[in-house]
Amino acid sequence: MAEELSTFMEARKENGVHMPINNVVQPLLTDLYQITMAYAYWKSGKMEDQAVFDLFFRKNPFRGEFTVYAGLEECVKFLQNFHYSSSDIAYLRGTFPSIDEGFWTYLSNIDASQVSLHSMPEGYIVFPKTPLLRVEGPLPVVQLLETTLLNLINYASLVATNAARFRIAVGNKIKLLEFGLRRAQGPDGALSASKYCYIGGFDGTSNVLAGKQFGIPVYGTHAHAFVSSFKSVEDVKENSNGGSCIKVDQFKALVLHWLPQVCSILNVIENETNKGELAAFIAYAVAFPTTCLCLLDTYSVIRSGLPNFLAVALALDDLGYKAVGVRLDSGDLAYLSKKCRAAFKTIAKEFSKSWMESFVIVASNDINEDTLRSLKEQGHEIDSFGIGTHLVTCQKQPALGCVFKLVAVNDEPRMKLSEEVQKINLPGRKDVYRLYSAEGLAVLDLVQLTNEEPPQVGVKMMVRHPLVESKRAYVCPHKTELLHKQYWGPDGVMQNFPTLEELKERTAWSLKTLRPDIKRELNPTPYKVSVTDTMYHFLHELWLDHVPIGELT
Ligand SMILES: Nc1ncnc2c1ncn2[C@@H]1O[C@H](COP(=O)(O)OP(=O)(O)OP(=O)(O)O)[C@@H](O)[C@H]1O
Ligand SMILES: O=P(O)(O)OC[C@H]1O[C@H](OP(=O)(O)OP(=O)(O)O)[C@H](O)[C@@H]1O
Ligand SMILES: O=C(O)c1cccnc1
Ligand SMILES: [Mg+2]
Repeated sequence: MAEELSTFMEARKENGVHMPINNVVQPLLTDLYQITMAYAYWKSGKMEDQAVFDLFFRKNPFRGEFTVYAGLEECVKFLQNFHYSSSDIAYLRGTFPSIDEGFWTYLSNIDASQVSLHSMPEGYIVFPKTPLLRVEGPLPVVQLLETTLLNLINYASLVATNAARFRIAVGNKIKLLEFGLRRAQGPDGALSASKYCYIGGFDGTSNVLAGKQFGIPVYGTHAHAFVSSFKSVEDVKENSNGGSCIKVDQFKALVLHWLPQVCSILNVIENETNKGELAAFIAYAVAFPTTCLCLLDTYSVIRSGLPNFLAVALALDDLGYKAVGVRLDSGDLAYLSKKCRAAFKTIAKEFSKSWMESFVIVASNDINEDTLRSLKEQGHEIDSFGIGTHLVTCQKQPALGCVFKLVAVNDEPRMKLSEEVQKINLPGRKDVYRLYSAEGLAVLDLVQLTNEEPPQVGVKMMVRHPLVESKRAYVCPHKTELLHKQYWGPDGVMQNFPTLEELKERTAWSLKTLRPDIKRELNPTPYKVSVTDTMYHFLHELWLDHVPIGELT
C-alpha cells in the first residue's frame, strides 16, 4: 500500500501538483468529528462503502438571487495533496490514545486516489440547492474531506459574489480596486479576498503579495500619514543619492509660481492652503512624476488639497509630465468629486490644457454596495473606487452557508429530513443542466438523476418545483449545458484550469446570461431551480418512506 501511495504521489507530480493558496490547507484543517467518524466507520467495516456527497448552499447571499461559484481549483489542489503525514498521525495518536492501532495504519495510507469529484465550472453563476460539487468515494475518505472543502468554497464564493454585486452597482465603466488587506479576516482572508474579488469583477488590488502570487494588477496612492509627515516646503530636500530627473529646488519654484494663480482662479485664499500638504505633493511628484496621484482630504479638499494638487500638476506639466489625479477619502464624495471636476475644467480652460479636465478621481472611505448605488443616483465624477472593509469582510452577510450532505451510499439514496421543509436535500446521484433560451439567457437549472436521459434541445419537457406539487412548467430549451464535469478521478486532475483572467471573463459572461430582474438589487426575481418529473417522484417517495406516520390520540 505504501508503494502504491508513493506511485500515486509521483503520478500526481507528473500531472503538475499545484501549490495551494495557503499551506494551512491540509488534512488536519478539519473538525475533530470527521476523524472521530472516520474511526467509527473503520471500526464498523465501512471502509469500502461507496458514498456520494453534495456540496450546496440553501440561500443566495446579500438578499440577492445569484451567487458566483469560486474556490474549485483550491479544492482540487487539496485532493492532490490529501495525505496524512507521519507528524499528523503522531498528533492524532496523542489526541485519541485508546484507538485501535490498525486505524493509524489505515489513516496513514489513505489519499484521494479513489475519490471522484464532479463540479460546476468555477466562475459560473450558481443557485441554491443545486450540487456545486458532487464528491464520491469511500465513505470515510469523503467524510474526511467535508470541512476543508466547505472552507475552500464558502468564503471564496461569498466574496466573489460580493465583488460581482459591487460591480453591478457601479456599471462597467468605473474602475474598482480592492483595498481590504488591513481589514480582512487574517492573512488568508485577505489573500483570498484579493483573488476572488478579481474574479468577481474588480480591476485590481492594493495587496502586493496577491499581485505577485496571482498576477493581479496592483494599484495604490498614498496615505494621510505621508501628507502630515511634512510641515513646510523646506521639508522637501534633494536626496544626494537619488539622481532624480526632477531637481527639487527648481520644481518647488515652479509650484510656488503656480499656486497663487490657481488660488486666485479657484477663489481660495492662498494662506489657507496647507504648506505641509503642498510639500508632500511636491515630494510625491518628484518621486513619481509620471504617476502622481494625490490624496486631497487631509486638511480641506476645497481650500487646500485641490489648489495644492493643481499647482503641482501645472509645475509637472512645465517639465513635460502629466499628473494622474486625486483621491478623496472623506466627506460627501459625490459633492467633492463634482467640485474637483469643475476645478479641473476651469484650470484646463484657463491654461489651455484640455487633458487636465480628465484627471482621475479615486474615492474611498467605508464604501459599500448601497453607497455605490446612492452615489450613482446623485451623479458624481468618480473614476475609480478603492474599497476595503465592506467588500472583504462581506459585512452585509458574513457567511454563505454551504453544506456537505450525504445523498447516497452503495447506490442507495440518502436524505436528511428536517422540521424546516426548505432544509430537505435532494437525494441520489445527480447531474445539473442549465437550459438556455433562444436569446442565450439562462431559463432554469434542471436537477436530475444521473441515470436519466439528458434534456434535449428543441424537445418540450415538463419541469417541476422540487417541493411544491402545483408548480410545474413546460420548457423547450434552445441550448442545454451539463454543468457538472469531472475534475478529479483515479488518474488525478481531469480538466485544465482556467487562468484568473479567464475566470474573470467567465464570471462576467455567466452574469450576462442572467435576466436583469434576477440581478436587480431590490426584490430580485428568484431564478428557477427545477427537477425532472422522475426526480420529483423519487424525492417524494423517499421522503414519505422516511417520515413516520403519527398517531393521534
Ligand atoms: N454622497 C454620498 N452619498 C452617500 N454616502 C456617502 C456620500 N459621500 C460619502 N458617503 C459615505 O458616507 C460615509 C461618511 O462617513 P463618515 O462621516 O464616518 O466619514 P467622514 O467623516 O467623511 O470621514 P472620516 O471619518 O474617515 O474622516 C462613508 O461611509 C462614505 O462612504
Ligand atoms: O474604508 P475602506 O473601504 O475600508 O477602504 C480602505 C481604507 O483604508 C485607508 O485608510 P484607513 O481607513 O486605514 O484610515 P482612514 O479611514 O483614517 O483614512 C483608506 O484611506 C480607506 O479609507
Ligand atoms: O493605495 C491606497 O490609496 C490605499 C491602499 C489601501 C488602503 N487604503 C488606501
Ligand atoms: Mg477609512
